Amino acid sequence: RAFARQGVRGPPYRFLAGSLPEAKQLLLAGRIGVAPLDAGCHDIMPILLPQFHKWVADYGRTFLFWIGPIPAVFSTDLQLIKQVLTDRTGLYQKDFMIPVLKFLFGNGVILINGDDWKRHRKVVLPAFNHEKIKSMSAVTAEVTKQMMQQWREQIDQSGGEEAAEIDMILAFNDLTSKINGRVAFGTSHEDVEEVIVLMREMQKLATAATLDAPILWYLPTRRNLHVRRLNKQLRSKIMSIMQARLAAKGANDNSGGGAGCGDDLLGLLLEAWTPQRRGSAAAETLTADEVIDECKTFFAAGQETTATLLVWAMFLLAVHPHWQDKVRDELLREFPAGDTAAGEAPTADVLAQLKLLHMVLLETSRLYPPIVYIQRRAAMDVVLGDIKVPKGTVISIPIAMLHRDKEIWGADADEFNPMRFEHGATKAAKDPKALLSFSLGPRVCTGQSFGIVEVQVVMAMILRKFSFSLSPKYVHKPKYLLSLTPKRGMPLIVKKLDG
Ligand code: HEM
Repeated sequence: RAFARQGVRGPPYRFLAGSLPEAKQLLLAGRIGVAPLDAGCHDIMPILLPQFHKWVADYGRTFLFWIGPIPAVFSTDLQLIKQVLTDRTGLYQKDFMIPVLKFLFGNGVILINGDDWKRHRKVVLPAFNHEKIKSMSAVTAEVTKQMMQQWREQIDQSGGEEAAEIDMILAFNDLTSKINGRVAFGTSHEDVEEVIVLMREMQKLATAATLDAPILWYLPTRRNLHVRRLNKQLRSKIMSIMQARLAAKGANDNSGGGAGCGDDLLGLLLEAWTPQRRGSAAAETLTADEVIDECKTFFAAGQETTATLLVWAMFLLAVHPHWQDKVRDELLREFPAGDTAAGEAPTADVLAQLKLLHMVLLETSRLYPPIVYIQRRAAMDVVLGDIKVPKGTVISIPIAMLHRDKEIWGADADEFNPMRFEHGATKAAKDPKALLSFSLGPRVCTGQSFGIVEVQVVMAMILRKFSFSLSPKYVHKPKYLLSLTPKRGMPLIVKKLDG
């Protein structure tokens, strides 16, 4: 009633269930029996978030709905959303409601708040500096080379067709699992491969849980028990990787302290954990559990998002072959195949010259943002714009809908037009902060630069050697679980360009 008095309307409240039954009904009605879209149509909101699409039409840009008994303010008003995301005083906090997500990320930087978040972020940020990203892109290139070799073999076995149908979802999830797994946990320990498999399994379970009724999140269902078992296994494997790294580097010897644990994320985290540092009460120490959680977070936050960005970028280039040609021409000009070995990695200087590729990536992240939707929770009574919002209210931020606001992005907001990014992300729309794919403000994605470089390296390498077109089997009906995903995979016809 307090919201109604302020003119904020919304779907009716049902005792304890809130708006969830109506949301579910609209979601099903918007998907089942509804024909897939034409692959060239990027106006996907009516089938991706049909409930919000309808409620915006019925109740306006900002409305109230109920996640069970919890009130949620949903808004496509960019000014309100910027107020929430750029707040530095802790008024709007992260609060992930699905318990499985807590197992997936632990108390990693993505979930926590307040002073703990500041402490973790300080330890983690140096893992993304320029030099570290360079070595991560070397790992990216090496793993991409192996994937390209597999593609060649698949094509060679396809009976002289010079082309094969490859599901980009499977290929890129496999690729980024290997890259992010190696970057997060190193390469030297025998358990790393197993940790990657366990993390992927955990991601699948978390994804499945997003479809459950909230009551099931808290019951000892088979899935929830399985998650607990997996988590135990994961923690013990990651712990043994940590111990081995410390032993190998002699981190506990008198001279070395924590230094020399390795130059990667795990090395940095271990430096913040090693017992000598913990004794010193330095502000940037982490507990062993927190180190494990940060490794998990790095993998879980970075793997699927990066794979998803790659999948949709390749989809868009397959659907818009004119752009695929333009990007390839730029690549061959700036990164000539010449006498370089197949699959050689582009340097940072080359990447800086690949302007069209970068524009395509920004446009992909606008139209098909891997994270479609984020939320915050009011830590106290707040005034959002001119709306009084009580403590505990969820603020729903539909990134993908905000990215299609015609008032901000122009009349062609639903169309693929990388040229809008010709003068950079801040000049592409009426508001310089309109692109929210990596969020903004203090809790902006820490892996943004790495994610972008990773995708650029992979695309530069594969587009130079292969062409891509859409398989007739593709069904254009994107859905949103933990990330934005096609209904039945992303089969593309991959053709060798160099015979
Ligand atoms: C390339 C595709 C990526 C996209 C589209 C993406 C998107 C996002 C978004 C939207 C958020 C904000 C989430 C929220 O506020 O609830 C976020 C946060 C985060 N991302 Fe990414 N991300 C990507 C890649 C990565 C990578 C590669 C990593 C790490 C290796 C990473 C690590 C994180 C972390 C740790 C946070 C939490 C930051 C904080 O709360 O302080 N992300 N990301």
